[in-house]
Amino acid sequence: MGTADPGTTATRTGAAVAVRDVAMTYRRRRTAVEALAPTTLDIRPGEFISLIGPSGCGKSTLLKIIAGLLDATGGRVEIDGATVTEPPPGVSVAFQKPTLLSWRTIRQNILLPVELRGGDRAAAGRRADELLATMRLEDFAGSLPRELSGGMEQRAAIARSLIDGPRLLLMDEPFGALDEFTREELNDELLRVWRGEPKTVVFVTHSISEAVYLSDRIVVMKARPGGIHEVIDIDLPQPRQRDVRATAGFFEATQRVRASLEQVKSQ
Ligand SMILES: Nc1ncnc2c1ncn2[C@@H]1O[C@H](COP(=O)(O)OP(=O)(O)OP(=O)(O)O)[C@@H](O)[C@H]1O
Repeated sequence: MGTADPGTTATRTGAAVAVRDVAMTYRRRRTAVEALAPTTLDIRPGEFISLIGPSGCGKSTLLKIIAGLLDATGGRVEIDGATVTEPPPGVSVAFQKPTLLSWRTIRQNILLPVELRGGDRAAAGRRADELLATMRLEDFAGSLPRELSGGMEQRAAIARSLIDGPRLLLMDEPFGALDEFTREELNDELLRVWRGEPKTVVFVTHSISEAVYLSDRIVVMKARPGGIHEVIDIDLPQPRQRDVRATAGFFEATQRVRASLEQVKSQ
């Protein structure tokens, strides 16, 4: 039994994340930048969704608002039916720069969120070891960040974002600074984690092929003011395998996203 709460959009739509008329205007002294015009989007539970669009179209702004790290100037975000007013539990964020603490070992960095939260240390330790193995960092557990390559540091940062088993993972260009080969490797590792522990992922990228490879849907955004231009379904078979990149379907999907981005640019 139980009556659905008519006041929560998420209950009605079944969305994991409901973005409702979210708007953001940054104000500094006498200037105002409308980073996001009122924007509405439903993100489904367990969905992998990417945000792509020209520089300044509000991708990071939208991600930070969903994460509860930034207060929107209009509208609201609900995660599993609850309005976001501060960083919600069960939501992790990974940024382009790995932001590891230089004086802590890789394992200690991965365990940091648990230390801050004060959870069960023994269970967290076991989980850290599992994540080190998943990210192929077992041999570097005791190393310091400066002893790792950029790709390895990013793997460690992703392991840290997964230590709490988040239901929602928000990623802002996490592989943007990496070479293409490492990026593709990490794409596969991320997909493995996503399949092994189903969770909703919102992923910001500038790479069309990365977005197509990873996503169920791609949100193409536009600038001035920022907002959604179009949402594109990616109907490629799941689970995604590397060789999908060589298929006609993959090529068509990338062309479709490219054409949408061209429209945005010419507006
Ligand atoms: N703290 C801030 N103060 C003032 N303006 C800001 C601030 N953060 C972002 N902006 C502006 O808001 C707009 C959107 O920025 P945002 O970083 O969200 O875009 P983006 O799509 O993530 O860009 P990029 O692809 O270059 O990372 C831009 O015009 C930017 O200059």
